[in-house]
Amino acid sequence: MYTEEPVKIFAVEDDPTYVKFLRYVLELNPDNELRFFSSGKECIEHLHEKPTIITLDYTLPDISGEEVLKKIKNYDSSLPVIIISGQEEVKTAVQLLKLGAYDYIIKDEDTKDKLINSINNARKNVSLVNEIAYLKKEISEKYEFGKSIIGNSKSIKKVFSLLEKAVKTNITVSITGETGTGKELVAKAIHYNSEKKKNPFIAVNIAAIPNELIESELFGHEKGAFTGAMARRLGKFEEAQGGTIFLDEIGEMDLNLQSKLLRVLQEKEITRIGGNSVIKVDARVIVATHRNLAEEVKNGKFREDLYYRLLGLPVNLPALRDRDNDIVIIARYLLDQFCNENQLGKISISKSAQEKLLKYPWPGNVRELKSVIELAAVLTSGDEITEAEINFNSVVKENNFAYEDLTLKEYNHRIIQHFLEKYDNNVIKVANKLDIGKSTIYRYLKEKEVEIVR
Ligand SMILES: Nc1ncnc2c1ncn2[C@@H]1O[C@H](COP(=O)(O)OP(=O)(O)OP(=O)(O)O)[C@@H](O)[C@H]1O
Repeated sequence: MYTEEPVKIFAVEDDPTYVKFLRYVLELNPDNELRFFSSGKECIEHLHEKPTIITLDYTLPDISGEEVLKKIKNYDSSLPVIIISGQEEVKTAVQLLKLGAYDYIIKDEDTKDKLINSINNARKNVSLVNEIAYLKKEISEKYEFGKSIIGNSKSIKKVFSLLEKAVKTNITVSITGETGTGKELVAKAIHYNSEKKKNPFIAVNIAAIPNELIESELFGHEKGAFTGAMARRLGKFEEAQGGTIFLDEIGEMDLNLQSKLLRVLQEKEITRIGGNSVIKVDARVIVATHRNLAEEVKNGKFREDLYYRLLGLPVNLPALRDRDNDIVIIARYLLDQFCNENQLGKISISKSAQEKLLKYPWPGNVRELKSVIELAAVLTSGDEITEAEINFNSVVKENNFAYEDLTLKEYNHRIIQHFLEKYDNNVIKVANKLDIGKSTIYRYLKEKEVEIVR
C-alpha cells in the first residue's frame, strides 16, 4: 500500500528575524519536520538527508542563491526549491525559475500566505510524483510472469520460456488462443518485463471499434480532417510512442486497413488523417487473435504479406482444459484475490468441487473460471466451496457432454437428445448425421431414454 512520507523542510536563511518568522509559519503544520541552515554551503552538505522541500533565501552570506539553487538541482533535479527574496526584479525571478526553482516569493506583508500556499502545492506535487513512481513499480512487479500468469503445467511453462525470449528484444509477438486464455494478460506481462516498461502500454481492440473509425483511432487525425473532427487527435500508435501497442482481435481488421497497417509497420511512420507531416513511431507491436490467421490468409480474408510481418514470435496459449491441475491452482488464486478484494475471510475449495472443476471443458477459459469461482464464493455459507456451489453456465453445458461422470450409454442418450433438439426432431436426419441406424433412435424414444421436445 502507498503511504505518504513525512515532509522534511530545509530552510536556508541567515537573517535571525526571518528565521523566527519562517519557524513560526512552517511550524503551523505539525507534520513538517524542519532543519534551518544559515549558509548555502551547510545546506548543500546536508542534501544526503533527503529533504522534501527547500526554502532558500536569495541573498546569503557565502554563495549566491543562484549558485546554491544550481548545486541543489545538480544533486536532485526533482527537489522543489522555493526562493524567498527581498528583490522584486522580474529578470532575477525569471532566471531562477528557468534554472528550475519551484516558486519565487518576495519578502513583503503577504509572504506568510504565499509561502504556506507554495509549500502545500509543492507537497502535493512531491506526493503525486512519489505515488506515480510507487504505482509504476507495483505494476511492473505485478506483471512478473510467474506472479501474474498463474500456473505450472507443462503447457504453460512452454509459454513462459517463449515469453522470456520475447522480452529480450523488440520482436513483434503474435498471440493466439481461445477467448479468455489470457492473451491480453500475456501482452501486458511482455511489456512490463521489457525495457519499454517505463513507457505506455496501449491496448486497442479492433473488433470493438466500428470499421470507419479504426484508421483515425490508430493513426490519429488533424482538426477538420472529416465532419466531426473538431480538434486534432493523436492516434494509438503515437500514444504508444516508446512503449507497446497491443492490437487485439487483429483478425477482424478489414483488408483496406490491413494494407495501411502494413505500410506503417514497414515504414515505422504514420501520417494523421488530413495531415501532411510524417511522424516517426517507435512502438513495439503485439497482436492477438482467436482466429487461425493462416486459414484466414488461405480464404483471402487476411493479407499474406501482413501475416508474415506480424507473425514475429508466435505464442499459442493453451486452452484451460489442456493445463492439467492449473485449473485448481488458478481457481485458488482467483478465489484468494476475490476474498481479499471483498474482505471475506479465507475460503477453500473442497476436494469434490476441485474434481468437478477439473472435469469441465471450460470453453470460456480463465475468464469463465473467474466468474464461476466468484459466484461460488458468494454462494458459500461456510469457509469451503462445495461441489453444489460450483455452477456452470447452462448454455455451455448443453453443448459439452464430457464434464460429468456418465456411462457411455448415458452419453449416447444425451448426444442423441441434443441432436434431436438441434434438427427439429427429424429422426432420419439425426441418424444420418450421427451415422447410426434410425431404429436405435426409435428404440431409445420408446424406452423413454430420449424424448421429443417441442
Ligand atoms: N494464467 C492466469 N492466471 C491468472 N489469471 C489469468 C490467467 N489467464 C487469464 N487470467 C485472467 O482471465 C481474464 C481473461 O484474460 P484476458 O482478458 O487476458 O483473456 P483474452 O485471451 O485476452 O480474452 P479475449 O480473447 O476474450 O480478449 C483476465 O481477468 C485475466 O487476468
